[in-house]
Amino acid sequence: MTSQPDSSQPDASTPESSTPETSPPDPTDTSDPDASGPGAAPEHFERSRPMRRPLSFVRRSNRLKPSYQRTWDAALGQELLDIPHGERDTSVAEDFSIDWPAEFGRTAPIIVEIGSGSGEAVAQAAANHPETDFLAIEVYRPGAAQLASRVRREGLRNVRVAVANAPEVLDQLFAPGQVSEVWIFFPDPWHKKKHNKRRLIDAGFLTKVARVLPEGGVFRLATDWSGYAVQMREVLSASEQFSNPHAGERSGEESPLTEVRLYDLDAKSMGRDPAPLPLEQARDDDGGWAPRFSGRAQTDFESKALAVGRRIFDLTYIRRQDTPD
Ligand SMILES: C[S@@+](CC[C@H](N)C(=O)[O-])C[C@H]1O[C@@H](n2cnc3c(N)ncnc32)[C@H](O)[C@@H]1O
Repeated sequence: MTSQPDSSQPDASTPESSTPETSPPDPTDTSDPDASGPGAAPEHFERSRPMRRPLSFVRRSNRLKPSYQRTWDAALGQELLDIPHGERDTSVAEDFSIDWPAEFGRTAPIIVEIGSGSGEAVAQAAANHPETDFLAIEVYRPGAAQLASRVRREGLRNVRVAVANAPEVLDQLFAPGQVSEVWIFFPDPWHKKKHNKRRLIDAGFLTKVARVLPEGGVFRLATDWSGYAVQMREVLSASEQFSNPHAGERSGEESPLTEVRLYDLDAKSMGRDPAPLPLEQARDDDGGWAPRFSGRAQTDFESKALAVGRRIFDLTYIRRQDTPD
């Protein structure tokens, strides 16, 4: 990974600045999910996959307030998918599947948003695009309940919510090429070096996304964490399954990464003393950042990040045709 001045302080988009009831777990929590001894570690791993990898989330304070519990009970089996779980309450039972045309009552393009939080982006997109079906995947129950509540209130018939671990949902609930777009906006940054391995976007995860997208399918990402943006760009550029329609764009002085490094905006946004780099070291000559996706609603996370001076990185990649072996 390209080294850069980032990564030891919390991100403005973390729940520290959100209301506790609607906040997802805090990846910047000082307690170390990997340091609780050999007996505890397996709870944080996907055991059923061939390669065990750490989970990208730790669920805390997952209780529902009474109004969300009522929404939950009413929506379960309708907007809120009733997914039988396996070994963890976020896994997907191995023999479970969903017939999506039957679920939505029609055959339409499906967009999947992973880590939808309280669902601001997916709800707005679904309202604007009634011709498309949307699946929001979120492990944080209060966030899922908040989205289910909005979906019911607004009468959106084209949204379903899956409370489950996203890699397992992709693997088990979709056939190859069944999803037209996958969106991941502001995934948990896991900024401490020892926690970087929990980041959702890595080479293994990309193959799961690539499998569910057809040729020409779109993978959209956004983050306010420059170190994670660089990691996303690196793994996606290295993948033979994706191409970047914005390759080379927003480079040099137009790159948000140059700006972040030049003024050490990550540190500034966290109230730390900045350690700016000289232009020749700060300059991001690769670029490849996408323009802001016009269909991406500005969530509370993004607003808070912008308010403290962070830069937003959008990335858009296209699923390539599979090359014959
Ligand atoms: C920083 S929040 C961003 C929420 C939302 N996208 C937004 O912009 O407001 C990241 C979300 O991803 C969820 N998440 C993390 N790992 C996940 C996984 N493996 N499967 C489903 N959701 C996950 C977290 O619970 C959290 O709500």
